[in-house]
Amino acid sequence: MLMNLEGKTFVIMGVANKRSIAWGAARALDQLGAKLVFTILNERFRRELDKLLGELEGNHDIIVECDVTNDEQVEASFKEIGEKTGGIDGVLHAIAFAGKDELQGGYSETTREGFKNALDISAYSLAVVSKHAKTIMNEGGSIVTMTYLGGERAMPNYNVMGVAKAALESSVRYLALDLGESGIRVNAVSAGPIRTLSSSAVGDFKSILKEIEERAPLKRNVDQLEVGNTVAFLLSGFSSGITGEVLHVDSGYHIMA
Ligand SMILES: CCCCCCc1ccc(Oc2ccc(Oc3cccc(O)n3)cc2)c(O)c1
Repeated sequence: MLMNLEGKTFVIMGVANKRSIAWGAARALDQLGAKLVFTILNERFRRELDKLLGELEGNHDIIVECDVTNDEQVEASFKEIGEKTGGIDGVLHAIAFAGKDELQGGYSETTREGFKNALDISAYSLAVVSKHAKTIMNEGGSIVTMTYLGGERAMPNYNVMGVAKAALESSVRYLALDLGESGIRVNAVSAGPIRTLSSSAVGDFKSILKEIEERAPLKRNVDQLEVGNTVAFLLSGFSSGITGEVLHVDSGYHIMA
């Protein structure tokens, strides 16, 4: 029998539109019967999400505004979610940002402000989200975040986002260590390149898609639903023995020289 997530509630942070990886995860989790709660950055994204929710089987009607650079908002949003759900079983953190100027050209040109902003939103936010999610997490809870190979190896143009992803992946290990005794697991999915609102901000993105098709073991790119299935696996009890891990869903590209 397939993973059954009926009776489970997950918070999905970071749906921008139908191309978002977070939306792929929402579709996968919805198909498995989970109850979903969404957080969005602001009202503009609420309208996008309202249009999409009709495509899902379940009635996912809790949408909370949460700007992860605002500590009070993170605390308030998880308090509100706890009150409205009675407790959650997991969180997908699919949030990152770096200035367009920092995502092309040389990394040595990165500004102090650009570095701080990228690390704040793309890496520190996982720690503050985990701190507040823990207070409403049911036994056996699971936190998943999204990363990319550019956090492990130097890839042209990815620049400060790669440094942020390195910090994010190390944060996954330290959060796994800290929250393990509370029965909460923390993992990352390292997805291959996928065309989303965000990928358009990374210089020379298109050539990477072509490189994967030509050289990756599976000779094809991955898609949002495929990545979403692995997110569902890590949020479910089927991954109960896995924590502090980075699972690559990238057609095998990362194994190559
Ligand atoms: C050279 C690497 C090419 C493959 C990049 C794959 C990828 C695509 C999208 C990723 O997510 C991002 C990328 C940039 C980003 O910053 C943005 C997004 C929109 C506008 C903007 O000004 N910055 C936020 C998330 C990401 O972390 C990784």
